Amino acid sequence: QEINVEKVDSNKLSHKLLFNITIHGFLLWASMGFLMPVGILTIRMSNREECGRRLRILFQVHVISQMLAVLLATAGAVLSFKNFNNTFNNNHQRIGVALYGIIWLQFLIGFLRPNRGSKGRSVWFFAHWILGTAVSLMGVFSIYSGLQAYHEKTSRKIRIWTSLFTAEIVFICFFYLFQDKWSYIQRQGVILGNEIAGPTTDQEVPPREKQKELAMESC
Ligand code: HEM
Ligand code: HEM
Repeated sequence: QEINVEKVDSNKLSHKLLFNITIHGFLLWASMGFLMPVGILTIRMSNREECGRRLRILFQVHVISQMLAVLLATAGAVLSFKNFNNTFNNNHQRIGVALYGIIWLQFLIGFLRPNRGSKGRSVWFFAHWILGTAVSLMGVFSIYSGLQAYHEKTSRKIRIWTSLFTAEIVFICFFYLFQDKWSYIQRQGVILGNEIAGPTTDQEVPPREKQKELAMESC
């Protein structure tokens, strides 16, 4: 019977509900579809960084962007609890509620980190990395399913939004993979041991630079 009520309602969505759905969508897209992935890309830029000023800045950008992401997601959550039906009878709603909780957990875990070099740090990093990555992936899924729910409720076209979002995600994924390969790409033109990795043979790596690079990796 509840489903019938929803169907009847969906034919004449109130202005207010439509407005709230739109705000909900924008808040969560900005949060989990933009700030969160960008925050992850920034902290990943620090993977090869010396422990200096740049590292501190990248860390701060990570923390600030994730704080904003959690803030916007929380605003979107409050708005949806207040204005939507709270039946949690479809995947978008159920996964969405789980995500609201998990991002807060992840946020707290971020603050509870042991120092680098201490015993618990690896375990912490593993937990923070896997939860953060999973939350972001589920966020991407929720944005697609949210757009679908929007389409079902309003019968409006969503193709422009799904295309835009897909373009954004493709770009982010490319950058994510590129980060892992960047230093490898740079090294293609230099000689590693006896192996000739590039067409030119006269570009020896100065020993000091090589030492610096090794130091960076262990930092
Ligand atoms: C990571 C992103 C998102 C999360 C975590 C999320 C979460 C949720 C939750 C928990 C609900 C149920 C609220 C309640 O009944 O109290 C909901 C409903 C809804 N959301 Fe989202 N949402 C997200 C993105 C979006 C986007 C991008 C749109 C697009 C406009 C959207 C459209 C909707 C609609 C139309 C409903 C009502 C659905 C229904 O009654 O079946 N959501 N969302
Ligand atoms: C919901 C919010 C957050 C998400 C989704 C998130 C996600 C992530 C992810 C996925 C990584 C691993 C990146 C990689 O692949 O190398 C990471 C690293 C990190 N995060 Fe977060 N994070 C969040 C909040 C925080 C907060 C609040 C802090 C600190 C107060 C924090 C501190 C760190 C640090 C220090 C690292 C780097 C660890 C290392 O390389 O040793 N994060 N974060």
